[in-house]
Amino acid sequence: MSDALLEIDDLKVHFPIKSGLLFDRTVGHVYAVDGVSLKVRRGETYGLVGESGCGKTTLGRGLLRLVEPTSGTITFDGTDVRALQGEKMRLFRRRIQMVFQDPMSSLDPRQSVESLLVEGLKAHGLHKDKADVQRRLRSTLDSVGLPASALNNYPHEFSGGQRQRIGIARALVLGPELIVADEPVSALDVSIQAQVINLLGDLQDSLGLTYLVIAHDLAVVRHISDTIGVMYLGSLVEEADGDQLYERPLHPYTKALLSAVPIPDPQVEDRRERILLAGDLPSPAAPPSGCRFRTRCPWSQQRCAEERPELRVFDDTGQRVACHFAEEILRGELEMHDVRAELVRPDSDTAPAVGAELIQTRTDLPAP
Ligand SMILES: Nc1ncnc2c1ncn2[C@@H]1O[C@H](COP(=O)(O)OP(=O)(O)OP(=O)(O)O)[C@@H](O)[C@H]1O
Repeated sequence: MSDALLEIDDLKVHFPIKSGLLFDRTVGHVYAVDGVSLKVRRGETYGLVGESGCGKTTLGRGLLRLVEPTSGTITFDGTDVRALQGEKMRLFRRRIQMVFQDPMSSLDPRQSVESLLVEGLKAHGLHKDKADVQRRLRSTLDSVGLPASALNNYPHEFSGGQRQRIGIARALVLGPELIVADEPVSALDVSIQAQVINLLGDLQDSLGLTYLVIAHDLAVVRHISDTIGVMYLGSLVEEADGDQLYERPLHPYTKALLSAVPIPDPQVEDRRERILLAGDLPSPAAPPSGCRFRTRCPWSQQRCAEERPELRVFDDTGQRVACHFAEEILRGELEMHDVRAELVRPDSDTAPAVGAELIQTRTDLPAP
């Protein structure tokens, strides 16, 4: 039997762009998720990172079918999720729960904690036995470190960290196996972030949970992820065991993301090369041809515009990368070039990509 609890194969979520008086004409598509394949093993934490707008949230929503995927397969515990309907779909939804970024906007301020937690139970017909409901609510609150008295309070009466505990309790009350946590700590003070991350770790140990943690910040997923996937403009560009990704990032985009994460050792920090990545992603409605990252990549070559790189296994570490030139870049055989100079060549017949002028390759920068 596969050790994957969740397996996604070539998943695409494309949103139509409508025009016309009645918005009845499709004039294009937003390629929010454009062919992602990944596996989340039972009991592991899979961290999915990438800039805002790269499709992370859509991927999370797509696998729960909160948005309907355009194509591809989703297999959960051996079941084809896209074929589920009616009661089977309802039962599936109990097994995967989401934790959202901003607990204040995901929790209805007019509902008490009790009513927020019971809501999920009601949706699954688990609210009829009152004594059982009370037992469930109390033990769930206890597991997230909140007292039973919190049941009578309202979201605004709690701090940000406590509200996120309520958000986690809401997901847990249904006894899920997989939790999709979308930016679970990015709305919290840094001092509180560690507490919530530790809580997620403790819950994973005690309940045997599997996590898909979505974040824009590599620093957040670093300490909790067994596997990290890096997304760029709707695609997975690199995937590796947590430590491996930090020790040997292969994809230029991962290198750029890691440049923003400080290294605690000042000697390493001083010596390391930085790739500054600034500006916006190109529009997911008009992604560049070939490699999606090529318009911001200081190593891009002609082939990158012509051929979209597959996510391929790089070596026996299992690390996967979608870059034609990962080997050459690793061996230092490719010259870096200034992306701006490349894109504004007078004979260039393509417009510069949004934000492309902002990438610079620098080695002389102070630590952030
Ligand atoms: N319902 C929708 N209709 C049309 N476009 C959408 C829809 N939902 C998301 N998008 C677009 O899809 C792209 C990916 O969005 P998504 O929210 O998945 O990215 P993200 O990486 O999670 O970013 P963020 O961290 O800001 O949420 C964006 O360009 C977004 O505008």
